[in-house]
Amino acid sequence: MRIGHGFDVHQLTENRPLIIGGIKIDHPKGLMGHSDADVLLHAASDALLGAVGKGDIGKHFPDTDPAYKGADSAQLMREVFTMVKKEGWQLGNMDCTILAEKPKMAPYIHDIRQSIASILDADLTQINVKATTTEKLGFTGREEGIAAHAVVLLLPKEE
Ligand SMILES: Nc1ccn([C@@H]2O[C@H](COP(=O)(O)O)[C@@H](O)[C@H]2O)c(=O)n1
Ligand SMILES: C[C@@]1(CO)OP(=O)(O)OP(=O)(O)OC[C@H]1O
Repeated sequence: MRIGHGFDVHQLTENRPLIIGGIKIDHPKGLMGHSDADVLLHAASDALLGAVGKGDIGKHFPDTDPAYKGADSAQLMREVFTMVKKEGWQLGNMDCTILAEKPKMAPYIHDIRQSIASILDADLTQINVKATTTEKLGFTGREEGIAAHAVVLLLPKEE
C-alpha cells in the first residue's frame, strides 16, 4: 500500500466564483489562481501524486502554461488518477480537510464527496471531506484565503 499527502492554499478575491471539490459554492468571493483554483482538488491531486512518487500538479500542469488557464481542476485530477491507475494502484480511501472561516461548508459536504467519488470512480464511503475554521487566526481566519489538506491510501490493483 502507499500513502500520500497534499496541501494547497489559494487567496480569496472578488469577481471569481468559489469552486471547492468541483462544486460551485455560494459566496461573495472566489479563489484566485491560474486554473479554476479549486484548492481541495489540488490538495487531493497532490496527495495522489505523492502516493505514487510523481511530484505535484504544478510539475504536470505548470501555472506558466496557457493551456491550463482557467483549467477545470476536476479534469486535471482525472488525468492524475489515470497516472495512478497506470502505475498499478487503486484507491483505498481519501480523507480531506478544508480550512475556511467562511463560508459554512457543511451544506456542501455531501455534494463535494460525491464529486470526488465520481472523479475517482469510487464509492462514497471511500471519500471523507470535513471543514474547520481556524478560530479567526491566521490568513484563513482573516478570510484572506482558503487552505485544504488531503491524505490518500492506495492499494495494489487487483488483477
Ligand atoms: N468553513 C467551515 C468551518 C467549519 N464547519 C463546520 O463547523 C464545525 C465547527 O468548526 P470549528 O472550526 O469551530 O471547529 C466543524 O466541525 C464543521 O463541521 C463548516 O461547515 N464550514
Ligand atoms: C492548478 C495549476 C494549473 O496550472 O494552477 P493554479 O490554479 O495556479 O494552482 P496552484 O495550486 O497554485 O498550482 C498548480 C497548477 O498546476
